[in-house]
Order: sequence, then structure tokens, then C-alpha cells
Amino acid sequence: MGPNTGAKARIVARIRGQSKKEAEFFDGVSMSKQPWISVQKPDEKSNSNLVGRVKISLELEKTTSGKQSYDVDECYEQDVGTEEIFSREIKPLIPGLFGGQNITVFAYGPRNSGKTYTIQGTHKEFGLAALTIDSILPRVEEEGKVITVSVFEVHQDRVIDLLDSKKPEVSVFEDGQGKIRLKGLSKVKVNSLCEFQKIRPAANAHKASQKTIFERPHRSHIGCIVHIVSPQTENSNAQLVGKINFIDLASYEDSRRKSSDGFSLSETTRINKSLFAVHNVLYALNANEARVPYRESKLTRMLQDSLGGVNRALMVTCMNPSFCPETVQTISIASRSCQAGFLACLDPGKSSRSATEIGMSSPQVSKPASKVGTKTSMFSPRVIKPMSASASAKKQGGGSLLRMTLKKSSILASEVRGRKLFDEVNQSKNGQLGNTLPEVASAVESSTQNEDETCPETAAIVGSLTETELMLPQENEPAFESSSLEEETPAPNASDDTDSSHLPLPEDVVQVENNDVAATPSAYQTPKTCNFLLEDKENKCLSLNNTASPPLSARIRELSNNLKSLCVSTESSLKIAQDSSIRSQLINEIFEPKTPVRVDDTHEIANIASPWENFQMRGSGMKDSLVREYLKFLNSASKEELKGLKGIGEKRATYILEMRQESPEPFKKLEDLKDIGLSEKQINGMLKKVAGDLFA
Ligand SMILES: Nc1ncnc2c1ncn2[C@@H]1O[C@H](COP(=O)(O)OP(=O)(O)OP(=O)(O)O)[C@@H](O)[C@H]1O
Repeated sequence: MGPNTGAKARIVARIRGQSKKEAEFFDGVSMSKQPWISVQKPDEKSNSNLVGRVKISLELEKTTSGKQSYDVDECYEQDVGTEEIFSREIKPLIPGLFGGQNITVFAYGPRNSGKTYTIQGTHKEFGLAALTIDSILPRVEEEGKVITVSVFEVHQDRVIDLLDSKKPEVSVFEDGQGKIRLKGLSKVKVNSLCEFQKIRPAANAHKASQKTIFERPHRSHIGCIVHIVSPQTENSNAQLVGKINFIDLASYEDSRRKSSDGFSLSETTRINKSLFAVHNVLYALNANEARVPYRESKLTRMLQDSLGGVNRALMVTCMNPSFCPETVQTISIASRSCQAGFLACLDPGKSSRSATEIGMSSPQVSKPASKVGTKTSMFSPRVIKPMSASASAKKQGGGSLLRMTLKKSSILASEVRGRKLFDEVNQSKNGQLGNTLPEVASAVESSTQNEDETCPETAAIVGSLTETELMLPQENEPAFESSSLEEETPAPNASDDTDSSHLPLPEDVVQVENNDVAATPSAYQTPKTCNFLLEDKENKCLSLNNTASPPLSARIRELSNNLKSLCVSTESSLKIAQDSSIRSQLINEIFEPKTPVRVDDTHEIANIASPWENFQMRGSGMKDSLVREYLKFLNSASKEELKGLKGIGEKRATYILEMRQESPEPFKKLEDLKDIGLSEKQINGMLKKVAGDLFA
């Protein structure tokens, strides 16, 4: 993949070819001579770490911001065709693909910047996906392997199978072995480039009818996975050899500007948030960070087994040839991930700690760039900041990212190191300090779990996925393209962000509060002040101080302690309480099941004599019991019994049984029901039905 910087993700730019109108406007003047973008290639003879580094300078006079420069691994100018990009960036990786490596190619950029053109191509020029298929087919045939292709869409955290309109939603989950499963994603066998070009999303076939259901087009990420598979033989199951993902990312849009297409602010910020999540992962990989935030978005979660480890990623940042503020923002964000690779290269062997580990948030709003001369240094010293979406940002919606990050003032350790490194280099080079990185919106860390880098897909996955029929060819139809479907019902996982109507179960509470803790530096930095520390899967180091709610295990332990201490303290009360009714009430309060109560809240226990409080306490206990019984049922019921439940049909029941074969107790908390494709609303609905049936 081009010159090696030691980075796991290579960041390149591509300046889109001019349209006829643009060509007329510029009257055939080469873009390199335009005031808007200029590209400075590195000195090939230079014997430094920066070999291969390309500087893109943008003339921002129109915004009175002056000129801004960004470093990327490579920049392909207008006269460079997709085939050359393929030869230089992807072709060198193909042997690895046959050796078990996974590759991911992202096309990223603002609207109309050539993303789809780059990935998918047109009938005149092949895109990177078709060129890859063309290149791997001979070897695939030679080695007796097969190619299967999946096409999907990620919209509002929902993954939709675009090759099968019957079961469009794909479940993304981690199985008992920690492997990412894409349950319900179809695969189509491809024998030739022609077949690949003829694949068209099933969704398209129903476009007309679906338009009546989905009212307006939406922006989404479109992905195509090309798997190389060793076919099933008498002695072995089908085995995944390697796969290459092509992701045509949704356009980046400045959420502060009104969308010309009438997209809501929340939709724009949601998309930008998922784009930031991709960059955060690439940044973390390039910076060799201990924690890679795969869980920040559905897309990165899906691609977890293709990013990191021995796998390679390529980000093609598409740029508009004519002035576009979003182009400035996208290239600055992309350059940041690229810088991380150089940091790691300059500081080998050191892996920076993640924001979560050091307990700091990552403010990510940059300021307009200050004017810099293009000749200052090969390095433009910048503030390098991993971005992440916070739990609170999730709750508030992406629109609050900007506001929130403006408020945050803590500094990331890796950022400090990054700045220091750059400063050192710059000072040693020419003693100059440069500008700061332009605007990047983000927030604090959300995930509470350290995530391993790689999770290779297994034959089991290949075997479990259905192969659908090849879609009928349609003339002049691209191999895959963005569906114009709009979802009818609220996205199940999207509701994670906004829907607060779910049952306030202890697990939920813990989850939310843990996230808050992740955003609270003190929880990590001052363990000595903690009452005590707990460790569990979801929460590696959680302090039980007053700002955080403990996990369930701790609550139970604490409850038990409370009960013991209450027994002691109320023994004396019982002696005092001569009246038998008070006595029995006290006994009830102590020994009846109820929600956990903190030690320092004991004064509340003395006040729970109100019938309403009593009722609520007991109701909460009953609700917990109901949930426990429900999960127990799911973990043990027969298929027929499962099918008797609301929301569980033949497929889900079969799937539950499959899950139980892998793990005896797949459902430990209500959230686990999302693994079978249920949304929070659906889960709540199911429970309400169960509760209602008790009184029927
Ligand atoms: N390198 C190129 N050379 C010539 N034409 C190009 C090039 N890249 C893109 N185009 C043309 O520019 C237009 C926009 O390209 P494309 O649809 O790929 O952009 P996009 O970023 O995917 O747009 P969006 O995501 O906003 O729909 C198309 O007409 C496409 O054919």
C-alpha cells in the first residue's frame, strides 16, 4: 500500500476530476495552478521518516482564514485515474488478502466529491471494487476458491442487507468467542467481473413500491464486502480466507449549516458522528493506542475484524476541485488520522494510552486555521486529538457535540505527546511553531470496554449466512448504489441515543452511569479517593464514589451489607417498637425484596412508611424478578415456547436456540435481546405484554 509509514491505516486524498461546467469555468487551467488547492509532493531523495508525505495546501482567502496545509500519505490529482490509485494502493495488498489479511477501503468526503465514483465507478471507468474483483479472480480460480459479495447499508445505526429485501436488517453482535457476527447478511457468489457489475441491491428492485413507504431519501454508508472463501469440502467447512470491504461513506456536512436537502440537524450530526467514529478508529490504530474505539459506531463495530492487527485500511479522502468548506474540514480530519501514523513512526514501540485509560475527555472543536506559510516545515505542528462520542453526547444527540466539546477543557495525553513531538521536530528543523488543527467536532469517550484489535471471521460465519440469488441484471445499473429508501419505523438502535422510555432496570442504570464515569477524569485519576474499586467486564476500573453508580454485583454486595447492618440497627428499633403493626412493618421493610439502597441513604429507609413508596419499592422488586424470570425462560424454553412470545417468530426462535448452543446462557440482561435484532422499544413491548398477560 504505497510508501510504508508503519501505519495500519493509510490516508490518501483524491481531487475529483472536473465536471464539464467546472472545466468551462476554470477554462482548462490545471487545478495545481488554481488558488484553491495546491499539492506539494515530498522530496523523494530525502532520507527521513517523512518520505511519502504529501502536503495539501488550501487557499482559504474566501473565508479570510488564509492558507492551510494538511499532510496526507498521498494525493491523487485530477489527472490520475482510479486504475492508478488501485495499482498503487490496493494491488500491493492483494497477496495479503489471500494470506488471511482483511482490507478496508473507505471513500470519505463532502457531497459530490467523487466517493461513489472512486469505489463503485461508472460504466466508463471501473471503481476500486470492480478493479479488485478483476485482479483477484484469476488467482481465486487458480486456487479453487470462490468469491462471495455482500452489500449493506448503515443508516442511523441500523444495518440493512441490500441484497435481500425479505430480511433487510442485519444483527451485528459479538459471539461467545468474541467474534463479530453479521447475522442475516446475504452473500452472492460471483464468478466473473461481469457478474459483479450486475449485482444490484434488491432494494432497488422494489424502489418504486418502497418509495411509498419511505418518504424521503436518506444519507447512509454503503458497504460492499468481497469475501474470498475456500469452499466446503467433504472434510472441511467453508473457510474465509480474507475479505476486502469497500465503504462508500455518507457525505460529511457541516452541521452548522442548513442542509440544502432538508436533512435535519440531528441526522447530519448523527452521520458526522459516525464519520468521526471511523476516524477515531483509524487514528487509534495509527497511533498504536491501547484502546481502539470500535464501539463508537455500528459501522466500526461491524468492521472490527477488518481493522487493526495485521489488517490494513485505506481512507481515500475525496476533495472537490472547486471551493467547498466541507472539503477543508474533511481533509483536516483525515490528516489528523494520518499524523497519528507519523507520531507512532517517530516514537516507535510506545503505545499511547487511550483517553479512557487516562480518564480524560477529548475536546475536539478546532478553531479556524491561522495563516501559515507553506514553507514553514514539512511538519505542520497541530493539535492532534482523537475524537470520540460520549455517552452523554449519545443521549443528547450529535447536535450537542460541538457545544459540549467547547465546554470540555481537559487535554488528552496523546495529544500532549503529539504536540510535543511535533514541536520538537519543528524546533529542531527550523525553530518554528505552527498553526493549530482546524475544526473537528467530537466528545468524550463512550465505551467502557477495552477492545482487542482483531476478531477474524470464521467459517462458521460463512456457513451461517445465506447465499441469495444473483439479482437480475439491469442495463446501466451500477454494481451497487445508495438506496433511496427511508425507514418506516424508528431505528431500533438509534433509539439507544434518544429513547429514554425504557425500563429503568439496574443494568441500564449501571450502563448509563458507567458511561458517565468514563467521561469523568476523577474516577480514573484519583482511585485513592474511591470508596472501593470494582472490576468487571463492562467496567475495568470503576470507582464507587458518589458520582458513579456501581455495577449490579456491587449493588447486591452492598445491599447484603446494608441488610446486615439494618438487622443490627433495627433489632434495637424492634425492641422499641412495642406496637405489633409497626413491628411487622419494619420486618417487611427489611426482608421484602426491594431495589438496592446505598449505605449512606439509610435515612430514607426510615421514611419509607408512605404506602406509595412501599408500593413503588415492591413494584420495582417485582419488575426485577419478572425480568429475571423472562431471561431464564429465554435461556431454557423450547422453540415452540419461544415462538409463543410476542416478537419471536420462527427465525428468532431458531436463532436463540443456535445462540444457546454456543453459550448456555446467552441472555444475561435485557440488553442482550438486541443481539437477536430487537430494539429497546420492542424489548419493552415484549415485557409489557408478559406483565399484562399475568393479569389477563
Ligand atoms: N475522478 C473523477 N473524474 C471525473 N468525474 C468524476 C470524478 N469523480 C467524480 N466524478 C463525477 O462527479 C460527480 C459526483 O461524483 P460522485 O457521485 O461519485 O460523488 P459522491 O461524493 O459520491 O456524491 P454524494 O455522496 O454526495 O452523492 C459524478 O457525476 C461523477 O461522475
